[in-house]
Amino acid sequence: MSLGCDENDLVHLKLGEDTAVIHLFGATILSWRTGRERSENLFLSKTAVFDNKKAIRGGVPFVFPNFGPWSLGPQHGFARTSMWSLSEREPHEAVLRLTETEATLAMWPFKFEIKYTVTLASDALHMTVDVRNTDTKPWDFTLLLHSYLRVSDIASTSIKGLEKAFYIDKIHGKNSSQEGDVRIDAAIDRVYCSTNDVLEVSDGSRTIIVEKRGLPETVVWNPWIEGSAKTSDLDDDAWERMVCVEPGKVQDRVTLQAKEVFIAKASLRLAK
Ligand SMILES: O=P(O)(O)OC[C@H]1O[C@@H](O)[C@H](O)[C@@H](O)[C@@H]1O
Repeated sequence: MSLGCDENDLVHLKLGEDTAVIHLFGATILSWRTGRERSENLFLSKTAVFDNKKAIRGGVPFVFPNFGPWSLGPQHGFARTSMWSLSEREPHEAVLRLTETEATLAMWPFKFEIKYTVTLASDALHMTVDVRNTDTKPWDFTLLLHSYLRVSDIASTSIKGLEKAFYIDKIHGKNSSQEGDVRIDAAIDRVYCSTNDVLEVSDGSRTIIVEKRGLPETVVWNPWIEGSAKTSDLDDDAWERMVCVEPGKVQDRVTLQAKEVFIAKASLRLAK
């Protein structure tokens, strides 16, 4: 993979013909390819910036300790713009670790440890999150796996499993309940609440099943034509080729007492 980033910052996973690539910056999963054709299932912007300062546009960035605008630090928190370390690895699995640094303590004065396990299985990618309060005082957070899924054409894309789910519409400010499958023909930025733990994202030729545990919300985002054009690190045609379906715990903040642990899991799986 030639992205213009330092190969030392990348972790390559392999299982049979399937591969995944993780960037230690932001614990961002850049690529997940499956099958003999080595088809890519994640969307990564061609204009993504790899300067280890700006969040990587695409793949699966790790959002913590805050989803959305944050009074204490950058939008979507610091985890996606922090350099994680590789604490364990096998050919098909990596455990990434993030703990407090001087920079994180300056904006969020708490000690923590996150272990993030990314595992390749046959036609599947599993992500397990273990967040630990290593401080002596409680703190709270929101968390999200900001998954950019590649689709062949947004016009033929649908998301199943959100029917009847209540959603917060961040663009129009009017909340509602989903009728039928989600189809996208304009900018969308919604937080679906208490969603099913199994969703299906189909582009007409391929279906990705999104499974989750302990992550009750699902954010659906596509910036559409204008949003893609005005976002400098997003390709102008990104809106046609991606949809973000993001499992998260974002509606109510999780409070962890000293020594407490929060565990959650999400998987992406190709439907047979
Ligand atoms: O441009 P960013 O900070 O990566 O955020 C992208 C989008 O991420 C989504 O999760 C949010 O719901 C959107 O509001 C936001 O625009």
